[in-house]
Amino acid sequence: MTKKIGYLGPRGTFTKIAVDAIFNGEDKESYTTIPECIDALDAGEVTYGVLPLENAIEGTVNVTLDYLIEKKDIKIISEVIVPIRQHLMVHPSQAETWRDIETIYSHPHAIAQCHHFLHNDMKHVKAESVSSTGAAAKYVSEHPELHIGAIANHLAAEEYGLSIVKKDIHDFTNNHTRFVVLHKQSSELLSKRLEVKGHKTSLIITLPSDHPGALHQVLSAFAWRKVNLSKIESRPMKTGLGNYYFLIDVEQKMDDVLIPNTIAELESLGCSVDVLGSYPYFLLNGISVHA
Ligand SMILES: O=C(O)C(=O)C[C@]1(C(=O)O)C=C[C@@H](O)C=C1
Repeated sequence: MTKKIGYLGPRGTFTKIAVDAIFNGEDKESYTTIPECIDALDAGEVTYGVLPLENAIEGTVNVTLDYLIEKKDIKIISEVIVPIRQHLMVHPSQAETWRDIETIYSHPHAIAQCHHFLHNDMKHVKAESVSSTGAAAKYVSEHPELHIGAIANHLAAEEYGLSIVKKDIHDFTNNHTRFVVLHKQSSELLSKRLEVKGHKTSLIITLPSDHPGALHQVLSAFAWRKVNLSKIESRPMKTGLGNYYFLIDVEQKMDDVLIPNTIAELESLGCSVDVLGSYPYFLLNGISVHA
C-alpha cells in the first residue's frame, strides 16, 4: 500500500511547508482541521499526520497536544522547525486600495502573532479566525467583491494568486513553529533533505494527587542525572480545577538506561508516565520547498 500523509491544509499552509520539507513526492492529503487529520490517522486512512505543535510567539497548539495525550497509540516520530513569516495579502484587484479592507482572515495563531500590527496599523479592521492561513488566502481569492485580506505565507499568495501588500507583519522576528510527524508506531523518521539537529523524547507525566513537593521531586529525578530538558508545560486534565498533566521534553534520544531509570524513579513516586515519542528534529532554514 502506498503511504499517504495527512496534514492541516489546504495548500499554502505553513503545515504544507513542513510536509514538503520532510516528504518528497508521496501522496499528500489535506484536512481542514487538526482533529480531522488525527482521526484520519487513527482510522488508518493515512500513514502519517503532520501538524503544528508549538509556536515561539503564541505557545502550544493546544488541540494537537490534547489529542496526543488522549490518543495513546499515536506517537511523534519526527519534528521540523519552520521559520514563520506572516504577510498581509489581498485580491490583486484591491492591491491599490488595500487600506480600505474591512476584515482580515487567518488562523488564530497567525492573528495572535501579528497582534501589534493589527492593533496599531489596522485598528478599525475586524480580525476573523478561520481553520488555517491557507484557508484564509483561498477565501480571499474566491471573493474579489469583498473588502478583505488574509494573513498567510508567501507560498499561499503564489498558490491563490494574491498580492502581498505588507510583508513581515509578525510582531517578533524570531518566529518559528514546531511541526510534528505523527504515526501509529513508535519509530524515527529521518528527512532526505534536512540534517538532524538533535533528538528529543516527549513525556506526559501525571503527578500523584495532593502530594506536597511532587513537581520538585519530578524535576529532581531529571536534574541529578543531568538530563537536559527543553520544555516543561502544564495542561489541564479536564477533570477539575487544579488537575494538570505535565509535558516534559527531554533533549535526548530514548536510551536503555538514563530515561528508563528516570521513568522508574517517577513511577516509584506515584507518577504515571507516557512516552509521546522519541524522535529526531530538523530545522528548515532558507530552503524553498516545492513538492
Ligand atoms: O494555518 C497554518 O498555516 C498552519 O499551518 C497552522 C499554524 C498554527 O497552528 O500555529 C502553523 C503555523 C503558524 O504558527 C500559524 C498557524
